Amino acid sequence: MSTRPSSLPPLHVVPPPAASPRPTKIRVEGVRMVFPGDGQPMTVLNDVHLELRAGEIICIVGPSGCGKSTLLNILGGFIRPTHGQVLIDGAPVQGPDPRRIFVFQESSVFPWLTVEENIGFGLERLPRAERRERVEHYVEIVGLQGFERSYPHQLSGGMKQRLEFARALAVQPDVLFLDESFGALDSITRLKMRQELLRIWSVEPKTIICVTHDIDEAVQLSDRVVVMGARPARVQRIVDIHLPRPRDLSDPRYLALRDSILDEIGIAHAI
Ligand SMILES: Nc1ncnc2c1ncn2[C@@H]1O[C@H](COP(=O)(O)OP(=O)(O)OP(=O)(O)O)[C@@H](O)[C@H]1O
Repeated sequence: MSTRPSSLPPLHVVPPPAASPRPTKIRVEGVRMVFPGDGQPMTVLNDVHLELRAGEIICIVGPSGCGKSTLLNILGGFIRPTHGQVLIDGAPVQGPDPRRIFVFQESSVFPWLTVEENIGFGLERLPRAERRERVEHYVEIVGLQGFERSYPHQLSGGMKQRLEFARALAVQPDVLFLDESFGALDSITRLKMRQELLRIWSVEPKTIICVTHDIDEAVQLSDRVVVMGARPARVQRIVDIHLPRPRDLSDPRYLALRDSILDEIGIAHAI
């Protein structure tokens, strides 16, 4: 089964972010996170400061267990930091908000609902006609035309992931959080999904914040890569990726940026 119907628009070439300075969307101010731990409290994040701009794609990378998902959950309002605060559009984050949506792995779609029912799930408050229109729009945005009445088990992994995106986008959030969202996909589908994400972003730009273990993915997707240090983590370095999109993965500048991030987190890239 094809994961990319030929009717999809081509991947747009988006100018590098330096061409258009963007306003601040999310400000992380001195965030510290201490979990109770087993007997002894565990400091996971310490004095994290960060400024994320509207409409940019940011990937957060760092050693396993350094607190990347914890930071994402704090940004999304699911966890309150022990100290410090997060401001979105200038207002402190007090909890989850439908304007800020997590995109999960493809396995989190509802298996008992069809594609269109999955996408329409969060839209009950809308009048019927508007809801149908919204569902149709996002079926088209993610290229699932012809599969509206299919159930998730009838879709490929990449299609299920696109359904997950459609479900998240249908509530029209302004921020998307991706926590290893492509982690369950095979490597070819993963590559395609990165292109899909960029295509969707070029049609409907959102502020996108991803946590990933995949440095290639981070460099391919991001306007900036945030490198976290070891636990208790703080921001170790922010790498600007001033490369035009779509990115040539064999471009020496791309490879140099990737290798410098690998160096930063202490992973040898030459074997
Ligand atoms: N709710 C919690 N209560 C106690 N400890 C927690 C909680 N959530 C996370 N931790 C701990 O915080 C640390 C950081 O976890 P987190 O999942 O944020 O790291 P990560 O960088 O995303 O890890 P990975 O790269 O392996 O996915 C881990 O040691 C984890 O066990």
